[in-house]
Amino acid sequence: MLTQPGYQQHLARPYRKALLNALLIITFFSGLLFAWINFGRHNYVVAIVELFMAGYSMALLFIIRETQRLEFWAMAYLFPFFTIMMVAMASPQSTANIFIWIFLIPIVAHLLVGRVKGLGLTLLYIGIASAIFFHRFGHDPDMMQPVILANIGVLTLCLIAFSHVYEITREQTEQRLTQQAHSDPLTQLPNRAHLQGRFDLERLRHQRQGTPLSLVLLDLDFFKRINDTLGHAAGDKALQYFANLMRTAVRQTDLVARLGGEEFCLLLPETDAEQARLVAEKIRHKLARAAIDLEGTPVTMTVSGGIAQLGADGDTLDAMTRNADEKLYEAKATGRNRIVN
Ligand SMILES: Nc1nc2c(ncn2[C@@H]2O[C@H](COP(=O)(O)OP(=O)(O)OP(=O)(O)O)[C@@H](O)[C@H]2O)c(=O)[nH]1
Repeated sequence: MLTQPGYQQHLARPYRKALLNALLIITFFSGLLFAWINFGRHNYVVAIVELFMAGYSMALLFIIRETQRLEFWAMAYLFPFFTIMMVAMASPQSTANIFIWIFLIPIVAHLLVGRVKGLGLTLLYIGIASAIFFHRFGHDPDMMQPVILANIGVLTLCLIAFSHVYEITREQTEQRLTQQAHSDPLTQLPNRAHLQGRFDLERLRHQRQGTPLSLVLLDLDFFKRINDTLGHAAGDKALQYFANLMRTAVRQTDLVARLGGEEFCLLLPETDAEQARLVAEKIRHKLARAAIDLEGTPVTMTVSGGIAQLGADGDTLDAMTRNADEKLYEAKATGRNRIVN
């Protein structure tokens, strides 16, 4: 769930919105400035287009405050912005200096719409700008000097490469940090924050399709003894063993989470309380059947569990967890190594 491109878009949204906001303000004021300069130079077509861009930027500033379609509006800004840049470059009244603006293209495109669309836009507009440059100055020996072309070409390539690599690294870092924030470092299982997100999604599915949803709380029995007799490292190893055992015992569509300490939770979509009990019993049997080696000592662990079903035992994660916890307490109080439904 955390690696989908849509989720990545969602993550990048706040910083892209802030960036687009800043660019729109800059575009508004620079549009006015350049329109004033170009009117003064009787370059009326470019001046009017720049005035239009200033007005358009102001309108976009209001639109992006509320929009959920940030990428669409980023594109709606970039296409006319880059196109006007091309018009200005093609204008016979503009000098060669204007081509320095192409250095902005890879940076702005990558930062606003990500590495794939950003690279596409960059290649498209730098290609057009190059064609305009050679069309206008191809016959000018002063401009066609190899050192000038090499400087512009290498700098442009560097900026494309840096922008692209930066965006890849940023995406990967963002993904890693999100994964860390949603998982438990010891067992690599999803944590409570992840469980809440998944529960909200499964509850919507339950409301739309009427499929049952169950939750099982599992708590290792007398776990403190393992820590006390064999040490904390052995305790950690036991927790990792149990996490793996649960992971392999459930369906891929189920979620196993660590809530803290030696307490774990299974979220089982399309499963009623009775079916959830069978899953929990399978885990309980599997754990009690085999001893694991902890610091050279064979240890057999047992687990107790409580079950709650959405609807009958509450409509929120908190309510279901509370109910499952009461049944777990009952399992502990009545001898442990059992599941209470
Ligand atoms: N090694 C290790 N121990 C942990 C971790 N988190 C919690 N614990 C330990 O888990 C133990 C939980 O003890 P209790 O709550 O008394 O539970 P218990 O001994 O399992 O007893 P019952 O649940 O009543 O069967 C404590 O000793 C905690 O220090 C962890 O990440 N690693």
